[in-house]
Parts: sequence; C-alpha cells; structure tokens
Amino acid sequence: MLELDGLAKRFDGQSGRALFSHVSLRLAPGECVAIMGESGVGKSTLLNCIAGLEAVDAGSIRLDGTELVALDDDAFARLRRRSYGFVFQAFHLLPHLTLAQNVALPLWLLDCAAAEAQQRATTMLAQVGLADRADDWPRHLSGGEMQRVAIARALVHRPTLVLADEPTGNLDAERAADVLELLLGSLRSAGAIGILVTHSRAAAARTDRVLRLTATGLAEEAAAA
Ligand SMILES: Nc1ncnc2c1ncn2[C@@H]1O[C@H](COP(=O)(O)OP(=O)(O)OP(=O)(O)O)[C@@H](O)[C@H]1O
Repeated sequence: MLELDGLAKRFDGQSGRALFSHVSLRLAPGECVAIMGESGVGKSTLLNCIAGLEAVDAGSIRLDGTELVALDDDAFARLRRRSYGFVFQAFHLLPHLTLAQNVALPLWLLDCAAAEAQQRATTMLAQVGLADRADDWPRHLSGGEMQRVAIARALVHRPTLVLADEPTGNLDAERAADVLELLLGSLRSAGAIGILVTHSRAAAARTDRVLRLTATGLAEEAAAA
C-alpha cells in the first residue's frame, strides 16, 4: 500500500508559493493510476518526491507502513533499489550493455548472483516478447522495443511500486498502445502499484483511475477518454 498525505513541494526562487500542496493518495497493490495535468504543474517533480529524489516540504509518504520522508538519503537509495521500478520517456537503456545485461542491472545492484540474474533477465525479456534478442544491443532496437526492455528492467526485481514518466511519449500511436498494454498487464500480474504520468488521454483511460494534479492537490477524474 502506498499512502501519500498532504505532500507539498516548493523550489527555491518560487517566492514562497508552493508548486503543489495537499497531495494525498492511497494505492493498493496491483492498482495503476494515471496522473495528468498542465505542463509545469509538477507531475515529474511529484514522481521524484515519491522516489526520494527530491525532498518534500511537508507531508508523509508511506510504503507498506514505512514512513519514507523520515529516511536519510542512503536508506532511501537502498529502498529505491529494492522496491521501486522506473520507466522513462527516453528509455534510458545503457548503450554498452546487452539487452539481458540492461534488464539484469537492478538485480546486480541488489547483489543477486550472476547466474540467477542472467536467468531472471532472460525470463523477463521473454515476457516482453524479446526472448531471442538477449545478446543484442540497444542501438539495434526500435523505440517500442527499447521501451519493452525498459519495462522488463523496471519489473525484474519484483518492485512494490513502478513510476512511469511519459512512458509512451516517444512512440507512435500503435506502438504506444502496445507498450502501454504490456506495461499495465505486467504491473497487474506482478501485483505492483503503478503511477503513470502522461499527457495522453488515451493512455490514462487504460489505467484504473485518472487523477489531475493542480497546485492544490490531486483530484479524481472520470476514467473514460
Ligand atoms: N530542480 C528544480 N529547481 C527549480 N525548479 C524546478 C526544478 N525542477 C523542476 N522545476 C520547475 O518546477 C516546475 C514543474 O516541473 P515538472 O517537470 O515537475 O512539471 P511537469 O508537470 O512534469 O511538466 P511537463 O508536463 O511539461 O513535463 C517547472 O516550472 C520546472 O521548471
């Protein structure tokens, strides 16, 4: 369970005005929501706050009962490695690693034995439809294929929470729909919580709930596109 209560964030130079405040949300395992909102309202910043990459100015973030706002940077980094997965608009695959090595990366960071990491990475690649590409290189892939690898990497260590920032933003409509279906299906079958920041109404409509971020918090929207 992810519980956000009264989160507020302000950057220096914003003359006392909060970027957002009163952000509260409860998400159960397997639940996936979309966060929409005007450009610049703070959606990516909110994801960064939930990930502990930006400090909040007020509020509470609890993951399975643990208060994360109280954690120091090292403790948050360890938790992030173990319990978080990330999917980015620009894929962020490492060009000098094979696809299997890219997917195995989170397992290496958790000190998983090399043989097990290799086997789990290969299994994940098969689940995203790239079984025969394990030893290939990111530069040989299409955008949609790169995002499939990124989804495998985000889920290989069985995270509690996956944060996806515009995961279909660099893809054409057909590839976006395929990648989104894969991401949401994978999240649901893994029982992970998913938070998807998107400008795409079509993408948002595929999630369980659509929320709109404004300066004064998150408001529920009708899920229909
Ligand atoms: N480290 C920072 N220091 C100061 N201001 C920042 C910092 N990071 C982001 N901002 C500002 O905070 C605001 C929110 O940025 P953010 O990227 O979170 O918005 P967004 O809703 O995700 O926008 P978009 O939909 O365009 O991606 C912007 O005005 C941005 O310039």
